[in-house]
Amino acid sequence: MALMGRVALVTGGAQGIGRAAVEALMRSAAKVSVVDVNQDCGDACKSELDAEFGGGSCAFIQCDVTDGDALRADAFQKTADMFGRLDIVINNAGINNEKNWEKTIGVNLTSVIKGTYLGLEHMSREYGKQGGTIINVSSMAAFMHSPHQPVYTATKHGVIGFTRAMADASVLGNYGVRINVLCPAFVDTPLLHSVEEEDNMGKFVKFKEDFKRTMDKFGVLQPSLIADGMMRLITDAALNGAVMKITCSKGIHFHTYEPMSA
Ligand SMILES: NC(=O)C1=CN([C@@H]2O[C@H](COP(=O)(O)OP(=O)(O)OC[C@H]3O[C@@H](n4cnc5c(N)ncnc54)[C@H](O)[C@@H]3O)[C@@H](O)[C@H]2O)C=CC1
Ligand SMILES: CC/C=C\C[C@H](O)/C=C/C=C\C=C\C=C\C(=O)[C@@H](O)C/C=C\CCC(=O)O
Repeated sequence: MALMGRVALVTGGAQGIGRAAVEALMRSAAKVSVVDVNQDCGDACKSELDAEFGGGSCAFIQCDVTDGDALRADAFQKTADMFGRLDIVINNAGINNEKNWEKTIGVNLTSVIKGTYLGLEHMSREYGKQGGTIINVSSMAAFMHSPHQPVYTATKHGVIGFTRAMADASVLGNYGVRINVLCPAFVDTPLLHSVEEEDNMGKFVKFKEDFKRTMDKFGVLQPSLIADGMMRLITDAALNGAVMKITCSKGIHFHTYEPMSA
C-alpha cells in the first residue's frame, strides 16, 4: 500500500515490461494510466486489470508517444484531469526497428525526452507542483553494444545521458523530481522476439544467430524482475541520477562511473 493516493503514467504499459510495471504499481495501491499505441492490447489490459483490482484504479489511453501533441493532451493532461494529480512517470515505450531507424529514434529517445519534460510540467516545483519521480527505460545494450541493432543501441545510450543530465538539472533547479534510468538485459517479451524478423532488423537479420547465442550466454529475464527494479527506483527517495542495471548474472545492481578529474 506504499503508493496509496499516488498516480502513475506508464508508456507502453499494455504489454511486456510496461504491463508488469503497471501491475506492480497497482498492487501498491497506485492509480495508473496505461498509455499505449496498441488499442486492442490496451483494451484487453484494462479489462484484465479492472477484473483483478476493481474499476477506477486504472485508465487506458490510446496514444502514439511520437505524436507530441497527443502525448501532451491525450496522455499527460487527461491523466492529471482524471486522477487529479501525477506523481510517477515511466517512459517505457520502445521499439526495435533498424529498417525504419528514424522511427526507432522517435519512440526510444525523442519521446522519452518529451515524456520527461511533460512529466516535469505536471510534477516539478518549477511549475508549482508537488514533486515526483521519473523512470526512463534504457537497456544493457548501452553497456554491451549490439552489432545487430546499432540505432537501437544509440537510442539507449542517449536515454542514459539525457536522464543523468536531467537528474542533475533537477537538483540545480530544485525541481523536487527524482529522475533515474533502468537498463535491463534480455527480457522475455514480444519485443525480444522481433530480432528474428527482417522487417525489424533489416540487413542485420543475418546476424540473428549471433544475437541468439548472446541471449543464450547471458540469459533471459522475466518482466516481473524489471518491475521490481522500477518499484525500487520509485520508493527509494535516495535515488536520483541512478543507472540501474538488471542482468541474470548480477540481478538488480547499479552502474558506477569514475569521478571526473580535471
Ligand atoms: N525485451 C527486452 O529484452 C528489453 C527491453 N528493453 C526496453 O524496455 C521497454 C519495453 O520493452 P518490452 O516490454 O520488451 O516491449 P514490448 O514490445 O513487449 O512492449 C512495448 C509496448 O510499447 C508499446 N509501444 C510501442 N511503440 C509505441 C508508441 N509509438 N507509442 C505508444 N506505445 C508504443 C507497444 O504497443 C507495447 O505495448 C523498451 O523501451 C525496450 O527497449 C530494454 C532492455 C531489454
Ligand atoms: C529488440 C530487443 C532486443 C534486445 C533487448 C535489449 O534491449 C538488448 C540488450 C543487449 C545486450 C544485453 C546484454 C546483457 C549483458 C548481461 O546480461 C551482463 O551479464 C553482461 C556482463 C557484464 C555487464 C556488466 C554489468 O552487468 O555491470
